[in-house]
Amino acid sequence: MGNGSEGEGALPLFETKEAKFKNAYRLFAISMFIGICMIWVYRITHIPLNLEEKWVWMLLFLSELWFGFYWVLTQSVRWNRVYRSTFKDRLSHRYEDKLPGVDIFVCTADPTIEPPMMAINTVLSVMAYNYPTEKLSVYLSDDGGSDLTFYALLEASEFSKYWLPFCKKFNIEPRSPAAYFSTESDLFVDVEGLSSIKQLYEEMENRIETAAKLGRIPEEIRTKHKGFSEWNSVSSQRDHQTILQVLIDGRNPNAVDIDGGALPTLVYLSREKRPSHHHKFKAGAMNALIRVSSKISNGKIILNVDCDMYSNNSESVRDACCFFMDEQKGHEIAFVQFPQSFDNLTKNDIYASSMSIIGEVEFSGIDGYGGPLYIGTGCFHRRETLSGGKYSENYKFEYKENFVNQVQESASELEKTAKILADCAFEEGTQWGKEMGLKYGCPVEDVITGLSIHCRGWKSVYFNPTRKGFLGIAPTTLGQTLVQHKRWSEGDFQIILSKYGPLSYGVGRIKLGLQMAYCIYCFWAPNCLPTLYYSVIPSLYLLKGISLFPRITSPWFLPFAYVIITEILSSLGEFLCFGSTLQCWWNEQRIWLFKRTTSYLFGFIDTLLNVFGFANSGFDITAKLTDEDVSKRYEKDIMEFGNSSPMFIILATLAMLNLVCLLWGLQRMIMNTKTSNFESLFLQVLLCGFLVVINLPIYNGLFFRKDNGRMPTSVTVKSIILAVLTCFLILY
Ligand SMILES: O=c1ccn([C@@H]2O[C@H](COP(=O)(O)OP(=O)(O)O[C@H]3O[C@H](CO)[C@@H](O)[C@H](O)[C@H]3O)[C@@H](O)[C@H]2O)c(=O)[nH]1
Ligand SMILES: [Mn+2]
Repeated sequence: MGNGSEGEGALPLFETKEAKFKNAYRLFAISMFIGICMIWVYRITHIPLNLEEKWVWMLLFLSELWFGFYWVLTQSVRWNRVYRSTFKDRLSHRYEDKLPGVDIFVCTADPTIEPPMMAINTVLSVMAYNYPTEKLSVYLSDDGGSDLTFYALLEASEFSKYWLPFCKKFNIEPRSPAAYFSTESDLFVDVEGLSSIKQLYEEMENRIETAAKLGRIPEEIRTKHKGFSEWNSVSSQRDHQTILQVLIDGRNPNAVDIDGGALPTLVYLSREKRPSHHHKFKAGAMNALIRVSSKISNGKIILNVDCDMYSNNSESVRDACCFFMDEQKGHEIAFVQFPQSFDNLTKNDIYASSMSIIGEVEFSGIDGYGGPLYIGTGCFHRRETLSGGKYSENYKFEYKENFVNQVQESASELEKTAKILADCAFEEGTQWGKEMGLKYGCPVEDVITGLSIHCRGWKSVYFNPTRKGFLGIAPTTLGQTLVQHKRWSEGDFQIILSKYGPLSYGVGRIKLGLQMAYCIYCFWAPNCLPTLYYSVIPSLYLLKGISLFPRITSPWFLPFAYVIITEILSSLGEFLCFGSTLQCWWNEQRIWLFKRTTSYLFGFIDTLLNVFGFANSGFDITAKLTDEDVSKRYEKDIMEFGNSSPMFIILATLAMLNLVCLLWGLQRMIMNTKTSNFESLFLQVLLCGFLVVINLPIYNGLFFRKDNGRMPTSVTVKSIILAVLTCFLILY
């Protein structure tokens, strides 16, 4: 390809491939849908005469209507899957000297929940991207307003002078020092100078940990940088002025590493916090970053990562550029979302934290309709879109100009002028949080922001390379997992009810497939009702000896059997296809149930309370540290309970209820010795039996375990009383 071929006629910078066996899948989906319809027909044509049973029956029908409807929604993300790949050689051949500036935002919020060592490892990993250094600017947003975090970043800025040349010289991966040093040692064989860089890292870690233990920054360190003086006027984490410090000014010719190579710009920002102003959580932090960075580096592309999501692939920025700079399609793309992957997963993935089906199947399916969701981390945005820009054809040529940082002011001048943009008062009377930047008032600021971008006419792309772009930390206890999903289900459900509902605002603005796909997540919360119904009522009626499903010899049994068997096989098939195991699949089924009966229920109730003005939804930050005791159990895939949260009481009660119904119900059935009884109750025995088997870890936690992660005795007592009481009430 000669130089003349630049532009319209050139080979594309990325490629899109359709999933294999698409038509076979579609046939299968249609057959499944017929099965679901038959179940509905059965329900309508077999309504019992008895009034009580009629009610139970109709609610069962409603549950099945919902499940069927929800299943149809989930087809949108399987119907049209696509996979992307990039051509980075073409990119550098054509655009190496025209690559755009990239501003990278790392968010942290609390130095105890999110240790500063973790945050600076993320910072170092993104500083070390394989990308022209003078075009990279890294911003650490510290909502904890912590001098310890500032100190850690200062240390990182020094360490980067050794780390960046080391990474580039040996072309190592991953470029988070902590992650790199903990990889298998045979990778290190040829790397000279490894022990000395490791020693430098450990010394730095020591100094930071010492300061953390001490609870304050020692005087001799405080005198090293003017920035520390800012903390003289900080009264608390929730009450302080904006602190903005440019730790490395990339434009400064003296800001170089030990080999004389340029360093990326590195900025510490802690936006103003006042008790009188709501800080709007991460969305507030991101909006402050968007404004402050526009003054300092104004990169055309913004990468956003959580402080626990280090870069695992030094090519990701170039990958993202392949999408944005593609001559044919690049101008339509608002953001490039990488999957959320985790590096602390265990063998059997007991909390289903990998969310592998979302990452491997569903998001590729949404990509087919032009719109993976923005999920808050590992996402590259176009700056104009993120700040509120509408899609237009004009974006076609914007990356063709040469990049130069136009900013003239010195770093200290910038600190003064840009700082104002992060003050509380700045947003008053502006569109920030509404039509500009990330949206406020929703616990999933990311998803709602992404949706509004799609509604403004933009597309997004999902990029899932074999070497994962980013690795983060998944929750390591059942409680944390359930609370995280409560926040997500609540936030997603609020979107449906908000101005931006995919079923209201989205109509005509985004494709039907994309509307449906958004609904899958937005309707997580209401799933709690039919699931609770299905896991309680058929079992109680088994106990009573009343059949709610067709008998095994009836032709109506067939659609039930078909739907159950194929649903199990296809979901298992998806798991095995993506290299997962039977055990992981089984664990995911359990968590699927647990989330629906607890997280989604609480998310559902809180959303309703919110709508009627009784509550405000917050943002509980997910813990990134665990005690040794707890993490030992996590590594062994032993489920962690440990406290008597209302969620655990629900789980335990449901488990006990099903156990009682199964044993007592079977016993009553055997006493009755009517074979027809077993035939007509077969599906209820199966369902109840499934619920008992999937709840085995709960019984274990209630009755057999001795460690601190077991269920507290109070939960055991309460759940037994509740379950037995319900059974008695139903029977007598
Ligand atoms: O007031 C706040 C609260 C949180 N954060 C940061 O937000 C990020 C995500 O918080 P975390 O507690 O780790 O939540 P997760 O559930 O893991 O976050 C997922 O879901 C969130 C939306 O619910 C998205 O914002 C995140 O990007 C996405 O990773 C972290 O870097 C925090 O430091 C802030 O900057 N300010
Ligand atoms: Mn997180």
